[in-house]
Parts: sequence; C-alpha cells; structure tokens
Amino acid sequence: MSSQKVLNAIIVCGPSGVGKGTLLKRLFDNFGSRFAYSVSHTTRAPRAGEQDGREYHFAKREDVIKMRDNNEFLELCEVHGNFYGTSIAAVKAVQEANKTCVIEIDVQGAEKVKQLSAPTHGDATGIQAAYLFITAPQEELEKRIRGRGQDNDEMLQKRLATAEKEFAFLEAHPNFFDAVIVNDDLDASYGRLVDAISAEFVKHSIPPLYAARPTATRNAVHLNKIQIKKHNFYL
Ligand SMILES: Nc1ncnc2c1ncn2[C@@H]1O[C@H](COP(=O)(O)OP(=O)(O)OP(=O)(O)O)[C@@H](O)[C@H]1O
Repeated sequence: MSSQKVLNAIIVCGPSGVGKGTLLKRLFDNFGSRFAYSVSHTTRAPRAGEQDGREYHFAKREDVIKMRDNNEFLELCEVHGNFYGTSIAAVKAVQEANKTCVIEIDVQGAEKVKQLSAPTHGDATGIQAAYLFITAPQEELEKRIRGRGQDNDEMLQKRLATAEKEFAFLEAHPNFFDAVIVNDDLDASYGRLVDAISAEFVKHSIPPLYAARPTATRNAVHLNKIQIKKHNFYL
C-alpha cells in the first residue's frame, strides 16, 4: 500500500457542547465494526476488573517518560500525579485490526498530530489523519452545556472561553480541516458526519460507510463549508 492510501485516524475537534460525543456515539452504535478508540497509556494502578491493553496500557512512569522523550505520544497529560496519553503505536494498532481510529482532541492537539505527520517525520512516526471540526451556533453551545447539567457557572464560562479560541482557530485556519460539520438538527448533522467520513474513506480507497451514496458525500461537505462562510454560522 502506498503512503498516500494510508489513513490511520479520524481526528475530531470542536468546542465543548457542540455534540461530538453524541454524534460519535451514534457512529459507533451504527458502525462499530469500522471504528475504534485507541487504548491510552496510564501510570495509575489498574483498578479491579481492568485488564492491561484493554482499558489502558498500564505503564511505569520511567517508561512513559522515555516514550514521551522519544516523541511516541500524540498527547500526554498529567492528572493528579499520573500520566495519561495516546501513543502513536496505539492508534496504529487500531488500523492493524482493520478499523479506523477515532481521536477526539482539541485544536492544539490536532495541530501537533499534523506536524508529526509532516513528510519530514515520515510514515513511521506520523499519523496520517482526516481532520473534522464539529461546530454549532454559539447560543446553542451554552444551552447544551447547561442542559447537560454537569457544570457550575465557573466551568461553563471556562468552556465558553475555550470554545471562542477553538472557533478563532477555525476562522484563522479555514483549510486545516477536511470538513466542518454544523451540528444543528441532529439527524441531518449525523448524515453529514457519515458523508464526510465516507468522502475521506473514498480518498484513501477504503469502502465508504454507505456504498450507495458516494457522490452525495462531497457535495454535502462542500455545502457545509459554503453555509458556514455565508452565514458566519459559528460566531
Ligand atoms: N444536534 C443537537 N441538538 C440538540 N442538542 C444536542 C445536539 N447534539 C448534542 N446535543 C446535546 O448537547 C449536549 C452536549 O453534547 P455532547 O456531550 O455530545 O457534546 P461534546 O461536544 O461531546 O462536549 P464535551 O467536549 O464537553 O464532551 C448533550 O446534552 C447532547 O444531548
């Protein structure tokens, strides 16, 4: 297989509350055999019932630090004294199982993944990915985050401030993403997600999710971009 054909992952970005989790849950419910999340590394101890390589790759701190210094992580963070991270190898393991890895990540993380995929890094270290941005009207965001009922006002304001930065990134880098999907009406938006992913699959010679509708795909994605520009929908 040539390197152009490889697709290691679908990267999904978008501010808190736009509905990434909701859309991806539906995608996994409908196409569970085609997608998987990668298994993260952690330095925390396994809990009862957790199995190494299933819930997490349980690793020693010094090994994670070595991997970090070796640029083997797409993302790594430390929470309450423990590391949690997504390794490039874990993403590629999903592909080896003949599935496409879905990675939900913020725009800074997505930029890093793209940098790692630059030709100078070569295929061995990089992740070849399709980049999707999920968006929604800003007034909807606040409503949805409140509706979810998980956050106090301070957290809500933090999420909205981060959202503004993510929207600003999208505005400043309109070509960074392969598709921008407006999550307004859930059923229609889910259709756009399926079409956008199918379009990426077709580009990489992977069967689309619905073989019967490959040509609708590009139109839908293209239309989204036009709608966004025309109505400045996300601000
Ligand atoms: N198209 C939609 N119309 C109305 N409500 C929606 C729509 N999509 C999602 N929601 C609701 O909005 C809320 C936020 O959705 P969700 O948790 O999927 O967002 P998210 O982008 O994954 O957020 P986070 O990044 O914070 O996890 C949920 O309560 C969900 O049911």
